[in-house]
Amino acid sequence: MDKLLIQGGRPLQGEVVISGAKNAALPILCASLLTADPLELDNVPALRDIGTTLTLLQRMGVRAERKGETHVTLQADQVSSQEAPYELVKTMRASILVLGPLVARFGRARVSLPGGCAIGQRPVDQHIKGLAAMGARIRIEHGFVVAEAERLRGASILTDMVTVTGTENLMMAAALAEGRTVLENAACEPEVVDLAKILIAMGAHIEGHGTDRIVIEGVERLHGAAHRIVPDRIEAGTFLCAVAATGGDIILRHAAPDTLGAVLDKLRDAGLEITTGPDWIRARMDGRPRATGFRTSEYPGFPTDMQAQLMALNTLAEGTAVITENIFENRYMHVQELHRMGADIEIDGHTAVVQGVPQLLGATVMATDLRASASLVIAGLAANGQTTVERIYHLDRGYERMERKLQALGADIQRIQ
Ligand SMILES: CC(=O)N[C@H]1[C@@H](OP(=O)(O)OP(=O)(O)OC[C@H]2O[C@@H](n3ccc(=O)[nH]c3=O)[C@H](O)[C@@H]2O)O[C@H](CO)[C@@H](O)[C@@H]1O
Ligand SMILES: C=C(OP(=O)(O)O)C(=O)O
Repeated sequence: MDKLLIQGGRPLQGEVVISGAKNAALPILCASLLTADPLELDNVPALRDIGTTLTLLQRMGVRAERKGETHVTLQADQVSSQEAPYELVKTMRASILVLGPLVARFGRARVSLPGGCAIGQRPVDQHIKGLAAMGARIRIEHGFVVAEAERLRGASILTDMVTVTGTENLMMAAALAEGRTVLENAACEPEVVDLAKILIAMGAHIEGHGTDRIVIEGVERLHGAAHRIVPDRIEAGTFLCAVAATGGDIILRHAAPDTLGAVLDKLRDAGLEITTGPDWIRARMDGRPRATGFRTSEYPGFPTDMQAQLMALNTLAEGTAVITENIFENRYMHVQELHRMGADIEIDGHTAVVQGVPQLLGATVMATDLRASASLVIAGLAANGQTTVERIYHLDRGYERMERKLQALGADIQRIQ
């Protein structure tokens, strides 16, 4: 199993190119199931989750080809199976995103139930409830969701909570349903908007994406399209937390600052000097960060996928930060590892109280999930001495060549096999 070895204490300097967003690319790859025509995708990040999704689609008969570093072509004109097996779904929950497209286009889907994971239970009841409202007959059988329908019908769907992949699954299904679907309490995340954009380019009739009410007029068929994936706001935010922790001066290229409002606000509060252009962000940090409390919430609020990284920064800050995690019930797995590096954090239910310390000390720590891993890398970059981050396969799910990007910024970080 790969590990990262980090010698902390070096300020970050230079430029880094931000990759396409994992959480936009995953639903968009699954959208290829909605048409027999080719999809041409650019800015697809080279990540383990992308590889898993391509394998899943290929097993169903989708022709998927990577051309060059970031270009992927997909064509679902010879789909022979509508099944997503447990062995793939268990490594990547986003596999549930094939459910809506499969039942909408082929009238049938058999997708393994994802089960719980390190950050919480993460049920998919709202995906199921929405598809049932659209007329799908759904049963749970031997650990699989089995959905069938001659043709889905448009429906008015109010989800019990805001769900990102739930909104995406139902939007894709509704694109091919008969009649109008209204999704109330829909997710407004930039990745939902990016999916809506490619669906519209494929011939779908969608309005209201980016708001909590999305209206979809179903069409009989969709056609091919070309699309460039939106930049990864979480990768960008992670590099910004890293420079805020180590000090230095970096420029992020191919970034989307307009998707990062809440994160940039909090980092400015922490003392990071930030300037932005249409597709770049410059960040300079001098001295110790200030403690910055926050509460995670749905977009445009502060993203749960940045909670661990901003917590890592707060461990080094001057003062006390109160952090509340509102989206996932168990997303504090990084806390016990940060303790091993000398952090002072107390957890009470959904709230973490972080008392900043002047210095962290390098240690051997274990990554437990994707963003927890990123927080340990940030802590390691700023710590005194050597940090070893174990089990970085979690990190590879969502960060493209993170250690190489950090090396280019002057960090002393190496992957050990
Ligand atoms: C691939 C992808 O895009 N992943 C993102 C997506 O995950 P994902 O789409 O899985 O997260 P959701 O937005 O669905 O989850 C939000 C909350 O709703 C709950 N819930 C969700 C659906 C459902 O049917 N029932 C239910 O109870 C979840 O357990 C969670 O507590 O949004 C999360 C919240 O921004 C991010 O952390 C993930 O990075
Ligand atoms: C939780 C995340 O991803 P996923 O939904 O794919 O597990 C994440 O990107 O932080």
